[in-house]
Amino acid sequence: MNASVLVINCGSSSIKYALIEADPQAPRLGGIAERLGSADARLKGNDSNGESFTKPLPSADHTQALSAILTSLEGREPTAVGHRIVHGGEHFTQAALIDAHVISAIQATAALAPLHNPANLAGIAATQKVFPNLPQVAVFDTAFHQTLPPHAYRYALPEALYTDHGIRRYGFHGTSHAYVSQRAGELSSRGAGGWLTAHLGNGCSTSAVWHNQSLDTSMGLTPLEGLVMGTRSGDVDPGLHAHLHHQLGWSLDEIDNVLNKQSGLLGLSGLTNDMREIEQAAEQGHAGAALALDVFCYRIAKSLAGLSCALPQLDGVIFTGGIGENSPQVRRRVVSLLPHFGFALDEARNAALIRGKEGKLDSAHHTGPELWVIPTDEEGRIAMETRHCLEAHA
Ligand SMILES: Nc1ncnc2c1ncn2[C@@H]1O[C@H](COP(=O)(O)OP(=O)(O)O)[C@@H](O)[C@H]1O
Ligand SMILES: CC(=O)OP(=O)(O)O
Ligand SMILES: [Mg+2]
Repeated sequence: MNASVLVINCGSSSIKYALIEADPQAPRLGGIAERLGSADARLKGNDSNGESFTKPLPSADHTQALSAILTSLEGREPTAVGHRIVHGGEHFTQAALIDAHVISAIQATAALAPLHNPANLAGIAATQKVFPNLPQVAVFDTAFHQTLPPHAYRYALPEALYTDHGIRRYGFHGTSHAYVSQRAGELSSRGAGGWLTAHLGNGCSTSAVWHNQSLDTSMGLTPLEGLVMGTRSGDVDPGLHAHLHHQLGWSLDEIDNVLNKQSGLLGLSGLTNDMREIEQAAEQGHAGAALALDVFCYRIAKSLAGLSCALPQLDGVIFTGGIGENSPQVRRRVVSLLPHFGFALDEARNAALIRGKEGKLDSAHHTGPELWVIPTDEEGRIAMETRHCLEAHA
């Protein structure tokens, strides 16, 4: 299908967008409308010459931001819209054409992702207002992980919590894990074997992928489980909640807020959630930043080692996301914590593979499990799944 797809990733105060043509060589227009609802709301994007622009949109809401996005598309009309929807629960194993039934299924799942799904739904409503005649497709972060076996997705909790309330591990960042593992299968002589993927952005997660199927992943019921992230704690003792409540008198909302928004790199460093600033501060001797880096890298390595149990064979590890694609230090430290896996990281290659470059980190003639940096393309994957979904409904 020759559709040009407008990909929308709608958060509570921002809309990331990209206009993606079927021809992969065609330039992509894209950007972000951010700080929506505030006086300094603005649209930042790039035009078809790759030039960037910023347009103030004082106090704009999601609908006004979408209208501004539409006018920034240089007259190129999307023929479909693909939405990133974070939580699809067990309803969705693949992308779905949005209709009233799909919207109510996303609403039903919103309780499992209170930070993400309501914003995604607001994005669909605003998009329907601005583009009433375009088909809209929901592409779910969770769908790729619906192949997890029960021993990976069940928590050791009373069965009724699963059967009556859907409490299980779902996993997220599925479009990213799916894209980079498929790409590694294409690039590597090892093909689509057993790959461990590390998506390290603001949210971070790992996944074990066997022949393009996710067998386990680090995130769970919500995107809070697993690795240390920018502001999210990742795994903590489940007893922590009761402890904070009983000993410190914290409410559930306070606990939730601290674990989601004040923890992770920010909480450990006391400084920032941004890895570039953490690396700089650690270099200058900031003890909190150094500790944040130590914990961040250790927990990635520990997660990868754990997930390796899910794979019959390990063909390699793939780094992606803003940190995975740009931080030679994080990659080196993670690999150095996995000496028994037989990796061979080449320092010069590691230093060179930054800023969107794709390639292998291995030293020459290495025959063991491989190390890859593969820039993720969540938007491209969402556009592809949107096209496939529309073709299936044509
Ligand atoms: N050159 C760099 N070195 C280290 N970290 C970087 C670099 N560039 C970006 N990052 C980090 O990537 C993270 C953001 O990742 P990204 O995938 O863009 O986020 P999002 O999940 O919002 O899409 C931030 O912590 C940022 O500091
Ligand atoms: C699910 C999730 O963590 O998403 P993000 O990385 O966009 O925050
Ligand atoms: Mg991201």
